[in-house]
Amino acid sequence: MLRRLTPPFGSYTALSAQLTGSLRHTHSRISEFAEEIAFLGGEQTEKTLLEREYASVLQHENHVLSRRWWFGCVEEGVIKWLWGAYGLLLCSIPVFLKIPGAQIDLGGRTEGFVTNRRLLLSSSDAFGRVMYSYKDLSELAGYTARVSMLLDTMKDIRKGKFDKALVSSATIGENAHILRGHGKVIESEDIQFENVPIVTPNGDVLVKSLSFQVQPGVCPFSAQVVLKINPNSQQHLLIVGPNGCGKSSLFRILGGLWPVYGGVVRKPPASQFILIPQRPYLSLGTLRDQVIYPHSKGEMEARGVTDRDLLAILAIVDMDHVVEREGGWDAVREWRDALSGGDKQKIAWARLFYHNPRYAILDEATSLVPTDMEGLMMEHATRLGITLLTVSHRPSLWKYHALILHYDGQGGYVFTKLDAEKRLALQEEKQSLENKLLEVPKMKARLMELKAIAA
Ligand SMILES: Nc1ncnc2c1ncn2[C@@H]1O[C@H](COP(=O)(O)OP(=O)(O)OP(=O)(O)O)[C@@H](O)[C@H]1O
Repeated sequence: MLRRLTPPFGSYTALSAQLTGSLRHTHSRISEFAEEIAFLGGEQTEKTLLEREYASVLQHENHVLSRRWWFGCVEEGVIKWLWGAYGLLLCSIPVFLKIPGAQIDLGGRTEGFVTNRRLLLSSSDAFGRVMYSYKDLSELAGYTARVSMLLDTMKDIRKGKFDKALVSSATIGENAHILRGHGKVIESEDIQFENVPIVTPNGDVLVKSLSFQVQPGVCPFSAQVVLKINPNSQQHLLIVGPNGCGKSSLFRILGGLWPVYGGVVRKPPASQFILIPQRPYLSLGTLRDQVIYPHSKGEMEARGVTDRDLLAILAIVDMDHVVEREGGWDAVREWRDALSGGDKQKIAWARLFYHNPRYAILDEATSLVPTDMEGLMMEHATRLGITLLTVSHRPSLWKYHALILHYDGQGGYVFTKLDAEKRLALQEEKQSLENKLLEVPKMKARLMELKAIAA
């Protein structure tokens, strides 16, 4: 009977594992791409996705628990109460029926035995429960302490309090002074940094005081025309410097991800920026969702954009064929596996053209696309009037920029106009001198050989 009444707990467990696995997967994607999501303003979209996954887990677990409860009742009834009642019936036989030859005090002794046994069992059960609940309570206290710490941190962030645990360079006098400071963030059309230190979350000061300014572009002409007429009319900024000097950190401050420890930052709201990182973020969802992220289909339609318009945008980056290849706009895949590195970058550029923001932050955003495609994308962005802030090691990108912010990697920097042709000529000369210098040891060795032969 019990076997017949037992719900399929095996398949429940399998489904439970599948649903929690999917929830964890969504969660880990968010942790992995937290920065990109924050930059794109995708919090709401990700929250909806996460809540959907969480709701399915919750619904399933509630269903399993309710089945478990009913099953528990039946199980308890069959195993405990049925046999208990049977035992009672057996015990009652000598009380209600006279057994021939039985001694009179046997009933009294049996009664005492049964009562004491029950009392002992009940008290040991009760003590056991107290012990278990202590263990459960201390486990719960561990979880609540973590949640409370998270809530406290969120409160501190809202208040603008960024206290750091003591770390390496934070102990140095001047750095400690910077870390105690608070900068100002003012909303503005331009991007302007006035004596702003760049500080990592570890408290390391990458640049003590950074100042530069970029104005938004207004460009109704084609990129070449603008560049010919006045290279500075479109103030694209190129940011260069050695690895780890703080190029991307500048964007984190711009996106409001890192606090401002000093000076004044003037910048438009985060909605005016789009970030294209080297590894663009592709969300869970349809192919359409990848291009319009973080918008939903409804928001896209409310903007008056159709799938045909999206196809035209994909054609700019030479990706229109992907719609047919993947089975239409509503195809759902794990897009980070379905698309190649270069394709992902092109989709991120298509996203930029769809949103058409005032500024775009390109962090090695063309590293995996061919140079001719890179040129097409830069020119189209310029035509749309998007001002670009580019981090790139590719000299082929220099010609699209009017300004340069050059970090020296020692905490210093130079912010100046960029003369791409002159810079390219200097670069070539430097390269040829370096090549010649590489030859020197070989030439010296050969000279020694020749001298030895002549002697
Ligand atoms: N979330 C973080 N927490 C602590 N330190 C960080 C964090 N992100 C970056 N850093 C540190 O900040 C420094 C600058 O990082 P950033 O990403 O700005 O370098 P970058 O100049 O863009 O380098 P690359 O050219 O290699 O991309 C690095 O030393 C890095 O370790």
